[in-house]
Amino acid sequence: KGLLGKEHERTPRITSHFSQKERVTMKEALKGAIQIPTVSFSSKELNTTALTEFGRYIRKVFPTVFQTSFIQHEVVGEYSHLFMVRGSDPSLQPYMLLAHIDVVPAPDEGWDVPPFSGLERDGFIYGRGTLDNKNSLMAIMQALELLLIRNYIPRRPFFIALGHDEEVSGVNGAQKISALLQARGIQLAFIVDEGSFILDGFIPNLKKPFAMISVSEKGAMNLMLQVNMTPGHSSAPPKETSIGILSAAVSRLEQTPMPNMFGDGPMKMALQKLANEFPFPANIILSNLWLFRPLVSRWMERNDITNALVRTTTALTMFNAGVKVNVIPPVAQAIVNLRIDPAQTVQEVLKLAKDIVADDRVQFQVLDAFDPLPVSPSDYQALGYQLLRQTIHSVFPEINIVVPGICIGNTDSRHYTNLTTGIYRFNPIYLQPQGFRSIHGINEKISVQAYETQVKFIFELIQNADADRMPAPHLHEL
Ligand SMILES: CCCCCCCCCCCCCCCCCC(=O)N[C@@H](Cc1ccccc1)C(=O)O
Ligand SMILES: [Zn+2]
Ligand SMILES: [Zn+2]
Repeated sequence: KGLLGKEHERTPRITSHFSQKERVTMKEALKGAIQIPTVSFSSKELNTTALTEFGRYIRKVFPTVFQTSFIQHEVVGEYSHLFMVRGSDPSLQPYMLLAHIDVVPAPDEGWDVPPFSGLERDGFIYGRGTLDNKNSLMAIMQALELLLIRNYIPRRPFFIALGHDEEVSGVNGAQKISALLQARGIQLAFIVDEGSFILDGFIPNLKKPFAMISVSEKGAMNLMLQVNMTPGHSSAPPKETSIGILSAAVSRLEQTPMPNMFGDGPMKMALQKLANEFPFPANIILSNLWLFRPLVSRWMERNDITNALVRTTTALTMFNAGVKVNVIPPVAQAIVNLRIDPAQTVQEVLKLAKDIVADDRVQFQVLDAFDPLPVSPSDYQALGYQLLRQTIHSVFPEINIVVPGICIGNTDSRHYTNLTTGIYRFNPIYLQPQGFRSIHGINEKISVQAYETQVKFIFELIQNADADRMPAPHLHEL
């Protein structure tokens, strides 16, 4: 039986026009969210006071969402939030929108305004979380609030999952929500999460921005390398110390990149779709990857971001050794953070790392690891991908290229592979290389206009998901 007994009842489409008062309210709501320092320092050190306050805050700024009879809200893992919007046609498979509440730490140094001030300067709202990922969280909730105020009744059921510990693995938030939904027998048509953008200026010679929807994300491994030696007096040192042996080992890892895997995956499809946007001769080269694949794979290595799209990356992130200035150190330890290319596995990368180090005195311990995520479909039958593509074309009419890609970081969506094969990572925001560096960096900011457009995007996406038919292919893509 449908919602309120009105099975399959349709509410008319609502235009995404927001009044001046609504626009002010929505930007002020985002600023308020930024001002709550929901910082995850480590998996054991979260700002639980701020997380509790955030729960109160969303109740205050989105009252209609919390008061609507066909929306069920529950708190999961103490601080995460799950909303179930029942929808008027329960025969339709639900989908889910994801975002996270927590942010990485932000010391004041280097910021033009304090990172938790949410101050507006020159049309931009500054602060930790403005791109990662309170913008998405607030835009999803805001769009739903505005639709409900306009008496919109969604037809297709959907969930909103707001994790509280994404920045430290998502084990207590996303993972618990996923288990809960699985226990209830829920299967989802698709999921939309953070992880990619409308990319602008990332590829030399490509002047036009394009939207990249990430259909997979890299795996990861934190690998500890350790060398133990007999301690002694530094006045008569041995030829090699634990520090020297370990330094040489990690240096070999850094200097020996993992193999370039550019081949048949989503990145090849992305470059083929982008080919016509490049000037001669790049357009010809990219249209003929059967011939120029080696050339293109080397070209992708030329900057750090495109390099990360074609291989497993190796980052030396921690190094600890030594107890006193005149003691030969007994132990040296280093941690290497590897992001695993979708064409490889944890086991393959571990073997490669051991072969590169090639020194039995170095012990390896895998601290944590997971394989790359499966590639979600991006064909004409893939509902989630097509709805995103359709919504991108309507909200950003100037964007005529939408390509599938991979996410080089990790997101909460990786905890939901048990619920769907369609996981799409896309933030409807223009991102330039400088903006990319601000994520986890300094002066993270979003323009007021970009945030309003993000709200509009979700407002449209929810309505597009309620349409009768699959979205039609776009002219440029035929
Ligand atoms: C055809 C060429 C295209 C050029 C592409 C340029 C791509 C640039 C887009 C960059 C978007 C990156 C967004 C990353 C989101 C990652 C979120 C994040 O930071 N996750 C953490 C989470 C984590 C995971 C596991 C343990 C602890 C934390 C991460 O470290 O990955
Ligand atoms: Zn994030
Ligand atoms: Zn992050």
